[in-house]
Amino acid sequence: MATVRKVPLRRLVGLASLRAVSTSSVGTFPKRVKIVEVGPRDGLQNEKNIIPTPTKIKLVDMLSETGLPVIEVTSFVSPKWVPQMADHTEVLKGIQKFPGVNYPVLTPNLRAFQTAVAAGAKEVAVFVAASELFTKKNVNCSTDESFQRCDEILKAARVAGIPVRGYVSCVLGCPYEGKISPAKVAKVTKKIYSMGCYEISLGDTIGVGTPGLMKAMLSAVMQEVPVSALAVHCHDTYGQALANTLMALQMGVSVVDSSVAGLGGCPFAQGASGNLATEDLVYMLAGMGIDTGVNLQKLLEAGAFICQALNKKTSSRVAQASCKL
Ligand SMILES: CC(C)(COP(=O)([O-])OP(=O)([O-])OC[C@H]1O[C@@H](n2cnc3c(N)ncnc32)[C@H](O)[C@@H]1OP(=O)([O-])[O-])[C@@H](O)C(=O)NCCC(=O)NCCSC(=O)C[C@@](C)(O)CC(=O)[O-]
Repeated sequence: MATVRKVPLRRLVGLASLRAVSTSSVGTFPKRVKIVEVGPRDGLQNEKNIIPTPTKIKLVDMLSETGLPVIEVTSFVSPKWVPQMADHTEVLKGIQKFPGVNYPVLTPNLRAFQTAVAAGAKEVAVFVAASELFTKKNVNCSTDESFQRCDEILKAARVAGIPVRGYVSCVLGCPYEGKISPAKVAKVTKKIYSMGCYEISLGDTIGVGTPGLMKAMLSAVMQEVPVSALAVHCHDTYGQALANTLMALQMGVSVVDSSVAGLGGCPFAQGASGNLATEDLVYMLAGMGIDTGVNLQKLLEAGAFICQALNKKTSSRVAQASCKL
């Protein structure tokens, strides 16, 4: 296992430069960014070998120690479709619930919502895509049917007083349809927002976007949905995730999804690699003087733990560098 040496954040990011680059001198960046950690769900769903439930629980507990405000714990999808998430109930019940931390879970249909609530979920996430073909591969139905499923969940959630987050996938490209127009993303995002999701995460599911595409897409979406209700969710297939996220921050987005150690990928999106690594995001934001409330050292330890458990190398550049320091 790569040992995580205790290197103070002050040394890692160089606090002097942090102070010199104030938010006012770099543009319209938000003062505080909310990070939504998706590692235990998006990060692990694509792993081929079944990970023991206690390992998943320990990962969430270690992430809870870092100060992350939101940790997406698991998904209540069909075990036939995603066997890795079959222990969703045990994981959700087994984790420590830290005060002030939200633990949403992914729910594809009403049955999933009901099972999740019975298991103690206090927040759920629904997902649609800006691509008809991806929707068919991912949830085996048309876009209209997937909206219908979301609507059923949103109605039940309203009655139960459960907040619902929404995802829109393929916002910068689709593995099956190729280019996706910003207008189409805006239309889908507006629809799911008006159905009642309090926040919409815009997913570059296969990590093909560039900052230029991100700017064009967000410009269209922001005409329809307030930027305060938007998040970005960038995969790093082409090494653009951090740059794309920076563009989104500059445009006023202040909620970012990321995954510890850069784990992740969608089993139904060919060629998709992991998410933006949370360690790299925290490092960048700390260096810009933007507050996240996350302890980088503890995050590195959580990343080292899960990489050892999976017997794989971290995709976080910050984690790789901090081991060499
Ligand atoms: C939506 C379904 C369930 C439809 O699956 P289906 O096969 O079309 O559904 P069905 O209604 O015909 O049911 C088939 C079987 O599944 C059962 N079933 C039905 N519902 C459930 C349930 N909730 N939990 C457990 N079992 C369920 C149902 O009871 C039945 O069992 P059988 O009669 O064959 O024994 C399936 O397609 C599915 O689970 N898909 C999820 C796929 C998935 O997890 N994809 C990855 C998500 S990541 C993502 O989308 C992108 C994101 C969010 O990360 C952001 C980004 O990066 O862009």
